[in-house]
Amino acid sequence: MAESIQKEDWERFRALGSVPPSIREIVFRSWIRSQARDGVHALRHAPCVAGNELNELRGRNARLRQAAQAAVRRTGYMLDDAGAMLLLADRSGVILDATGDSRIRARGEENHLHPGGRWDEAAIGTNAIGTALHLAKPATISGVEHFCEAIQRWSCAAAPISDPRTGRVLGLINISSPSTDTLRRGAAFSVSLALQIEEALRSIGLQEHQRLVDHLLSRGVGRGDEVMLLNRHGQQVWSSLRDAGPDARGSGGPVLPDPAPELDGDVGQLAERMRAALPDAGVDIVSDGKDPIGLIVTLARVGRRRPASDAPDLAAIAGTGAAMAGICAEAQRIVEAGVALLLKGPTGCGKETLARALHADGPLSDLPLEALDCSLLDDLALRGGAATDAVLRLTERGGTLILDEPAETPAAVQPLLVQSLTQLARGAEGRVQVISLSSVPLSERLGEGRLRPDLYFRLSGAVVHLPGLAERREDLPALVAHLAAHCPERRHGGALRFTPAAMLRLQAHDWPGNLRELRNMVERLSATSFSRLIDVADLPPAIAQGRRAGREPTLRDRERAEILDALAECGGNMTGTARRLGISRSTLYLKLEQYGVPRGRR
Ligand SMILES: Nc1ncnc2c1ncn2[C@@H]1O[C@H](COP(=O)(O)OP(=O)(O)OP(=O)(O)O)[C@@H](O)[C@H]1O
Repeated sequence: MAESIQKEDWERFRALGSVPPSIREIVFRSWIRSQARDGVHALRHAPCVAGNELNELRGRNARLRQAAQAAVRRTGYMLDDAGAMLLLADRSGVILDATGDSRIRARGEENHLHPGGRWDEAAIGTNAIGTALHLAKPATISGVEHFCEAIQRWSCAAAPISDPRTGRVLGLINISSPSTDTLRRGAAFSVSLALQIEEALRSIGLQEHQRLVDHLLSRGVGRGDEVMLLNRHGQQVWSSLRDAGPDARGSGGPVLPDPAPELDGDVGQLAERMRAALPDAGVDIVSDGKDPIGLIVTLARVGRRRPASDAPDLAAIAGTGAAMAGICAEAQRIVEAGVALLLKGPTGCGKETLARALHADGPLSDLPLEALDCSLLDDLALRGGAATDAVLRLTERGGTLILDEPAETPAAVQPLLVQSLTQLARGAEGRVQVISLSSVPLSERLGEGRLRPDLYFRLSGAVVHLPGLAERREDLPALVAHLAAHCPERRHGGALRFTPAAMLRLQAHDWPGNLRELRNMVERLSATSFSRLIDVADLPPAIAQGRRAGREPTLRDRERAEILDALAECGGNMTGTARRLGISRSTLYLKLEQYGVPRGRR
């Protein structure tokens, strides 16, 4: 990589403006830019920033310096006595750090090729630092290619460093030597160092992301909080506002400022911008030790949270598995016939969600839907309280009444509830559909004398059983995909994906909290995962280890975990898994059945 031109070429260009035919395009263009700056060609050295300004610049570029530290230290040691030096510059071309051969560094001092020296093209004409920054591309400038005569003894190779989060150039790495021989290797070397530094920046970003999420979780984020967690660039890490982001603009939600890459991760400035844009919001800086890394924005009174637009509709619920499709169709027929429907199933299995979807999709969808929690019903509630209002509204217009856990209705108010239901059945202007939700068998309560027969018979015109998640393990992939696709963070890095091994673990778990437990887990992973690909190690420990929460693993748990590991390692191949475990294929099938693990491919 010798110089493309000779000293006479430079002199002729300076004196006559004639362009040497062999000059490289990037050098020629840079000369034209440099020529426009009076007197640059005659400078003895680059200008220098004052000591306090250098300190300030180093502070502002702390992340860049931190990311470059390891690479610079290693390389500096290698360059000792190698006739070259390594320089780290910020995006304005000011050298922040220097390392390498001490004799070469001493020679560099003469031209201010040392920390504090300003090497942008405007300051000192064509040179690798300034030209690479101007082009935002790696550049080599050798000998007389430098526009300023006093620095024509140097050969330099520079490669810009970009922020992996925003793509903006943060600074640059440069290798300088008085010899042209070092330049070829220096060019490759500087590019590879810049890549290493970008990798280190990526990992710093990852750690900051994790710390931000940990901070939010330790602060305790209730579902009802309207908070946004932003990283140092103003990019959203997490938001409780399902519609935050571009779609929220102009839809009644808060107007969110755009991410601010131009602030280069300056959290203080970002906070000021947020406060100006959202004067009603609380803006708190989140720090990791002393280093500010992001913001928590608490949106005060931004209006009611819109009902989640991703609440599953009947088709979405039916689409999560063959059994669910049948259940939905049956429940739909019952509702269309106007028969009182009792939805039975364990806690969190989706009874209320299905009841609401049946209303929204049914013949009464234009009429009100009222939901009563029967465990909270008392005399007062049914004689003038909220429950009476609900019954009155339904009496006036008709609609759907959801009764949650009717078995929990206090004995004293059961007659009043029967009365209200009778009044509704007889007196309502329109049709009233009653849907009850129960996680305990109502017939048992009837048998125990804890539920009045007239109430029982009014509610259970037709009974539909909703299975718990443990009974529908084969539906898990579809359910997980549905939940992941509706997490608010999906816009920032895509929906979560699960490795086959992680999915097997999910399918082997018992899910005592059913869909609620699954939803919470997916939302938590979505908020905390940076890579968006979930493997076994990312799952909650009780699920990852294949044991039930809250107790020590038993022999069965360990056997189950071993089978799952073998299945994952063999990619679901049954013959391979059986061989690996040292059992016959039929024994493996039996054990899978026993542990409720769906069969993979043979
Ligand atoms: N089909 C579905 N797809 C995705 N998520 C669902 C589905 N059904 C329910 N969920 C989610 O699971 C959680 C529990 O649902 P829901 O309240 O309907 O269950 P439930 O059986 O009525 O619970 P409980 O008996 O404890 O009141 C909710 O967060 C809901 O969003």
